[in-house]
Amino acid sequence: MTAASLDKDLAMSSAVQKALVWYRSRIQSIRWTEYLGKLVATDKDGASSSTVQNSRFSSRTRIASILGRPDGGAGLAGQKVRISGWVKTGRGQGKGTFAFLEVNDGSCAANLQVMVDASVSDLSKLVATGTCLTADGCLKIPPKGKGTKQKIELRADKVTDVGTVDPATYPLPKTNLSQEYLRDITHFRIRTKSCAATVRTGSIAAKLVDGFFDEELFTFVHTPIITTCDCEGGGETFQVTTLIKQSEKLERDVVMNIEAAKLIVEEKGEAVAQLKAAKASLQEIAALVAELDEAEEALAEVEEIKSRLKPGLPYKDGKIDYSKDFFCRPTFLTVSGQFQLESCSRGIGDVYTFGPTFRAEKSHTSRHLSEFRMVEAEIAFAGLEELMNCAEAFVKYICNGLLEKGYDDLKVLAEKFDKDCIDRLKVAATTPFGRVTYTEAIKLLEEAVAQGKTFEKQVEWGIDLASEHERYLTEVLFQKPLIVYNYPKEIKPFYMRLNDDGKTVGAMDVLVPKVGELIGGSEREERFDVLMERVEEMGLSAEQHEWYTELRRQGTANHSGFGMGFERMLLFATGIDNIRDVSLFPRYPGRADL
Ligand SMILES: NC(=O)C[C@H](N)C(=O)O
Repeated sequence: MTAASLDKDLAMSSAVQKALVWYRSRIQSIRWTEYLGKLVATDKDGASSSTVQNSRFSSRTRIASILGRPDGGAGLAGQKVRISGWVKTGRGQGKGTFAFLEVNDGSCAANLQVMVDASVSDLSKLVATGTCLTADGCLKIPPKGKGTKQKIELRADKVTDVGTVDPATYPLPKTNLSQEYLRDITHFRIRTKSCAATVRTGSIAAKLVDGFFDEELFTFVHTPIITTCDCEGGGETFQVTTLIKQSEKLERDVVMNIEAAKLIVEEKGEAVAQLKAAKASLQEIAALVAELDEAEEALAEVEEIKSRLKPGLPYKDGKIDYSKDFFCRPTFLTVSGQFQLESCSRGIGDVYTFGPTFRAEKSHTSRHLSEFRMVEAEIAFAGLEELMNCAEAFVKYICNGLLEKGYDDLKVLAEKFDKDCIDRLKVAATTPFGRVTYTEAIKLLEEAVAQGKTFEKQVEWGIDLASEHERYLTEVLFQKPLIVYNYPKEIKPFYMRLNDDGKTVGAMDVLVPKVGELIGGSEREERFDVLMERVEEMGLSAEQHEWYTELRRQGTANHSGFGMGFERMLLFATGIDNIRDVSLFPRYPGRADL
């Protein structure tokens, strides 16, 4: 059995076929001007307008609306504009009589060339890389010369709002900087061309997520960030508690009280001594001594409280007393919004969420973050087949959308990180994904081993596929995205629907080249008795899962859902090697900058 023959044998479902035809026709009909959306004005004939488009909420013109036009901005020659941005490179010319500045404002990857005459501004303050400025002037077609690439440039007649840099300490000199170096300056790295392209790509992808579910009529739900359940059951949760702060505060208060009481005792003691030295009346002295006694008693009292105070967390019956905690119970940062979505799905049908997710896994790999964004969908009245169709259509939609709307940035990223990333996106956008059962996948891997391929983790039925297995399947055997389904129940969570074989569950993972697992999902167990058996089998607390299992007793329904790590999608799209570089402010063990 080969991957290719398997693939051919797997008849594509009509839903995916339909989605493919639709997406292909869509991609053909999209024009460049649509890619730029509202940035570029188009006249009735579809030609670019010769009027510059100002940003609606500031007086500047975005550079993308000049350079992003089909004519590269040439049709705007003669127009007056104001641009604002940061100098990428600046060079004085004509013995210091004028300067060329390559200015970028982040609206697109390309820079606008700005020519500034020495009579307009002090050029020495403008040419350093990183300088911020606003330039007013007229757009001109540059004289044709050797190596002139620009279709348009700005001749500045006014330069204002100059934010100078100190070139000696500016952390982003022009040289090619390593990703590791940039990770240490997260507050500046957005100013690099590749980081800006990554963030714009992420922005487009995020809008596409909403676009897909909007078109498919899913309802968006905000699932909570603070939760009481560990959906994935791995215990890799960050705890949310105010107990530590409370106990620290209590200790601080007692210490402050002791200090205050000591001060009063000292003052009273000094006052008594002064009265005695001044030979005051016995009556006066006795009154003050009484006050001193009182102060000493108060001090003894707070000291006694301190001795009784047990520093640290409150305990009851040998366990931490969570009734004293903020929510009166243990709470965590969410690892998944799935359970909440499942409850929603049983009332309003198809739902999705897209938000921050946290895993306190001590993972130092290039594919894990402690805080990431997850897209999760729950499809009502749908089984595994429909779930796979939805996940495939979703990935295709994002890949197509990125190729349509973010091509320029993808080109920047392909050049810098991985020249194959655009081709991989095209394959994912247009080719039906492979589909194999877990059992078939294991057979394929065993065949590979028999032919001499070595893996660190031994291949046998029942193992959790490691990243090396997943990548071999999708990168080498299928050379395109692949869905593996029907996994052994032992390696999957309790909520996945038990198949009739009693051994596997209706789970599926979407694997993509370069990344491995992109999406994980399953058909949910809707049968109360079977679910309870699984809860017991896995040694879980029935009480803790009561609300979840209760949903199966009252109007149960079959439904399926998946979750996609958003940053993993960006890894796939951008070709970047490390997930810490697709998240602008990454959190991982030992690091939470800014
Ligand atoms: N919503 C999902 O199916 C995602 C799943 N709970 C996960 O965290 O992988």
